[in-house]
Amino acid sequence: MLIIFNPTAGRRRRRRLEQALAALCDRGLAAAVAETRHPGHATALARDAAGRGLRLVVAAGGDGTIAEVAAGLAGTAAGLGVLPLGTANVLAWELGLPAAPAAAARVLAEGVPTLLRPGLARFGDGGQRLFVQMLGAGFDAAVVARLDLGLKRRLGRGAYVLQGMRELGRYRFPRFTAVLDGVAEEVASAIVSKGRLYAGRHLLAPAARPGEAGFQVALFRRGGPWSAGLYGATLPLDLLPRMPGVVLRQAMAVRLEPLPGGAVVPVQADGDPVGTLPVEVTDAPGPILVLLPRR
Ligand SMILES: Nc1ncnc2c1ncn2[C@@H]1O[C@H](COP(=O)(O)OP(=O)(O)OP(=O)(O)O)[C@@H](O)[C@H]1O
Repeated sequence: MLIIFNPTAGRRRRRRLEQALAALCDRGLAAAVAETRHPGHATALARDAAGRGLRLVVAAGGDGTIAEVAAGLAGTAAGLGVLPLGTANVLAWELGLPAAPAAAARVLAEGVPTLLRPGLARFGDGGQRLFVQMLGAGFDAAVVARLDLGLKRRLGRGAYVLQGMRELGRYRFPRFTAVLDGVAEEVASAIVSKGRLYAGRHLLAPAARPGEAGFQVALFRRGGPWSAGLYGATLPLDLLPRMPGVVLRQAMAVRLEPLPGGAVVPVQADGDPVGTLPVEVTDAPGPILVLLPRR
């Protein structure tokens, strides 16, 4: 097994990696570790490992690292393991993956391979990005785009809250068009979800399933700092899906595009800034197998 470790992800990550390695060693399992040196490196490392015939490639980091490793494993026979070392770790919450190093190592040793169907975003400039949990356009992407890495290291998830409050006074909430399976609607923000959870373990898309085809999409009809502030406040209470102006729809194919002459709208995927509209979102061509705890 190869563990691909993002040294920038999460707090206290290196010590937790060492604890997981020790737990694997106790079980008689040897693991090589490769550290990422730049964004996108995890994809190249994972693809190379799968090409060498490794059966299990482990993403040790947050959702962005998992997505990058998954992109490298897509279309190969190698399975995906996760050591959750990120800041928000939404996919780990979604899939019930333990954060404690020894428990996470146990899943790598005896977990059950389970289908994961990532989403694929295709941008207007030809760029692509695979995502495992969600893709957001609008306010949340603006928060992510301007989040300082040092702040994230110091405050963890609190950095998103702080940056969110800063953006309330700054972001202009340009409207854009969301086309869901051919049906268009004008919105202020949209989150295309593969999983139920968002920003940690908060409920956003109750009908989304990471192992199934398609998405549940949260459309935010209302923009502006008051609505966005209210939505942010109701998220930890799991009330966001029921708030006025929030509409949930199922879709297999999503296109998000700026209004003619409209302002630039940022896009985030799995908590990383990934580009701007327009973007087309579908399921990635093939599923991958991820190791989950035995029930
Ligand atoms: N050596 C590196 N230097 C700078 N950036 C890196 C490096 N290695 C990976 N990255 C980038 O860091 C991004 C963020 O990492 P990751 O998502 O794993 O952590 P996180 O943001 O703290 O966790 P979460 O997404 O769960 O909140 C990755 O998407 C990846 O592109």
